[in-house]
Amino acid sequence: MLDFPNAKINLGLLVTEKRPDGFHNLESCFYPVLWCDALEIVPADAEAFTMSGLPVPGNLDNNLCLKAYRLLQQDFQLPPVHMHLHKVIPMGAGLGGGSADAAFALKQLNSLFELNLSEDQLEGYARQLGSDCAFFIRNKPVIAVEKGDVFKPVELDLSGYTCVIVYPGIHITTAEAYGNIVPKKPSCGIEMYLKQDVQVWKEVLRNDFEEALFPRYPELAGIKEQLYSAGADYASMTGSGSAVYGLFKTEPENLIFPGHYLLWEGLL
Ligand SMILES: C[C@@](CO)(OP(=O)(O)O)[C@H](O)COP(=O)(O)OP(=O)(O)OC[C@H]1O[C@@H](n2ccc(N)nc2=O)[C@H](O)[C@@H]1O
Ligand SMILES: Nc1ncnc2c1ncn2[C@@H]1O[C@H](COP(=O)(O)OP(=O)(O)O)[C@@H](O)[C@H]1O
Repeated sequence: MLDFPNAKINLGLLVTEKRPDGFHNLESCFYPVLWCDALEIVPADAEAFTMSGLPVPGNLDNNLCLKAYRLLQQDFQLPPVHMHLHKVIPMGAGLGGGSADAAFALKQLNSLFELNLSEDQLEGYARQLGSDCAFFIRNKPVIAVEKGDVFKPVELDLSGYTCVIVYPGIHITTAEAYGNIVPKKPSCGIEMYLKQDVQVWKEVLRNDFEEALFPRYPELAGIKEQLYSAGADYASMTGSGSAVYGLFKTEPENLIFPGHYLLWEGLL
């Protein structure tokens, strides 16, 4: 079975308070974008995990695809499989690529072995693999709250917008990003800001990680400015970074970035 785990961008990200369990409550709109890995899972005589494309740090045993398989194996007698992951989504970018791979592995194993798990049950397994993993089970725009794994519906249609994502190759771990943030309660829920026209978002829709990280990584602010100068209606860092995206009503021209940056452009 072959599928294509996609990434996500955060439209606004308010870190509102530190929780007793050491995590943080947040409010954010998670929006899928079609920057995709490829994941193939086939039954095999012996368990195997192979990779191609971008290298993933750490040993293969810690890969989130394998963690997803082992999690289901605890409750079901899954036969051995060969998983092959072709990595395209940059890691530590705020794009949720690893979490997407884990969620898609759960969905593929569910259908491959006819486990008949519901989407709610799959979300329950996904929550054990990471805070932004459960989003990729239904993989639709939502308002994420609490740890980022509880969802509220959102009426938001950005179809027709071109999204440009710029990854400058700076790997910011999520723990580092959260370790540098000062939570603050917003004056109103993020839904109120999202209801405004996209052109108004630059005045009202913030990603709290920017205040924490831009002083340490000034080139990120530079990318955001460059996207606005190229005509973006809205630009922001996604998640805990370091990728920065811009939303354009019309396709941007002559966006030039250093050769080692990774870029993605597509319709939402
Ligand atoms: C920041 C966000 C926003 O969408 O996305 P990314 O930037 O990773 O894409 C997510 O909250 C990232 O979720 P995820 O990457 O799954 O984080 P996890 O593996 O669950 O947690 C890694 C570490 O981040 C911190 N963490 C994570 C989530 C959260 N709500 N509060 C936290 O304080 C904790 O220190 C935790 O140990
Ligand atoms: N399949 C995978 N793809 C990417 N990262 C993975 C994967 N499995 C485990 N990881 C680990 O997860 C972290 C990156 O997760 P990812 O979701 O790509 O980051 P972010 O949420 O910041 O975009 C890295 O520490 C990486 O070592």
